[in-house]
Amino acid sequence: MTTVLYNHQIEDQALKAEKIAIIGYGSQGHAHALNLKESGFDVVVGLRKGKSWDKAEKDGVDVTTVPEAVKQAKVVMVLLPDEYQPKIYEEQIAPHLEAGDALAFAHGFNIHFSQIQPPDNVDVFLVAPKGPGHLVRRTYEDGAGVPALFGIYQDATGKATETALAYAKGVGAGRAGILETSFQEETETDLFGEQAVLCGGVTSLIKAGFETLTEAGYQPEVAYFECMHEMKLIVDLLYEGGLEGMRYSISDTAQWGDFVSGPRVVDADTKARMKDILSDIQTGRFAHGWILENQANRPQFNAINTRENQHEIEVVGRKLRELMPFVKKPVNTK
Ligand SMILES: NC(=O)C1=CN([C@@H]2O[C@H](COP(=O)(O)OP(=O)(O)OC[C@H]3O[C@@H](n4cnc5c(N)ncnc54)[C@H](OP(=O)(O)O)[C@@H]3O)[C@@H](O)[C@H]2O)C=CC1
Ligand SMILES: CC[C@](O)(C(C)=O)C(=O)O
Repeated sequence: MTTVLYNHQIEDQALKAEKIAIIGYGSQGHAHALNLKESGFDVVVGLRKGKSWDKAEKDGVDVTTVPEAVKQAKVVMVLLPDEYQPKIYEEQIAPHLEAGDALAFAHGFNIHFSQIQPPDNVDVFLVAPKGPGHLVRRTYEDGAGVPALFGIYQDATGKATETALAYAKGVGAGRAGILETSFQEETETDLFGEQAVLCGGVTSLIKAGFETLTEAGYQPEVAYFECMHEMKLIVDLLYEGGLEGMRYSISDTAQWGDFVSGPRVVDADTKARMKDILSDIQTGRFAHGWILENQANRPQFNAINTRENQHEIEVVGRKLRELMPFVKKPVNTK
């Protein structure tokens, strides 16, 4: 059985005596910086001037430029978008790393696919929360946490594991469970999960359900409530009690439909396509496409994003959510 670690098993005094630089203050960056600070760690945020800089200042954290933050810190956590990390690393981080420092990531993409090649004399580890950054922050504030994986790529000081675990505890993961992984396992499973299940899988399932109903002449509002709004309520039950817990709350009619119709939606062919997706990730084919897409200034990403935001489910959803003031405002509009 894999060992799952919790707060009481983790020593964090050594890391509390050092400075931690959080590079980036977006979804993960703001959560790591604020949670670590409130857990008693010494944090500085490294940024360029702009939206995130203003937000970090408003939140009361120390902010400076990326090179200055790296110079001040012993541990440098890179929470920039994956696609910009190699260039910023080369120009603003690498020149200021010293022997015995630690370079850290929340996702293994750039190390695993060799886009960043750190020097031998620094520790390299990852602490990857298994949840969106805004919920890493929200759960921490609620006294809970999001589980995290940690992995060591390079242990130059002999203390990389101790540092990574103390860091994971500081962001609140030790309340939920910390598991050891490798950069390869984290990168491949994370990419697979977000493509096939959590993001790509779920959004495609929701849209296909919505389109099936509206194309059959049902009202878009009814289709929205059925296929999008109720998804959160069902997923909450899955989060709390697994499949059995969710099935306890639904009707027996729904449960019978789940048993006989679910496997008609996700069948052996779907699983075969999931295996193709995993294979593209393992061989580097997906990474290659994403790196090239960014080098071309994202023509496909931008076109698809515009089209997705105009989908009828989005138009009707915006209207209906306005009528439900208790629904939390999306984090991008706060
Ligand atoms: N989103 C998530 O929940 C998860 C993300 N991760 C990983 O965490 C890392 C960060 O992702 P995420 O939090 O989504 O990133 P975001 O896009 O939310 O935030 C990126 C941050 O980087 C800053 N930034 C961008 N370019 C520069 C630059 N040239 N110089 C200085 N700062 C810059 C942005 O500031 P500005 O306002 O100036 O643009 C922003 O603060 C990635 O490795 C990702 O894979 C891992 C698990 C989950
Ligand atoms: C599911 C998407 C994710 O992997 C995450 C929030 O964990 C990401 O990279 O944003």
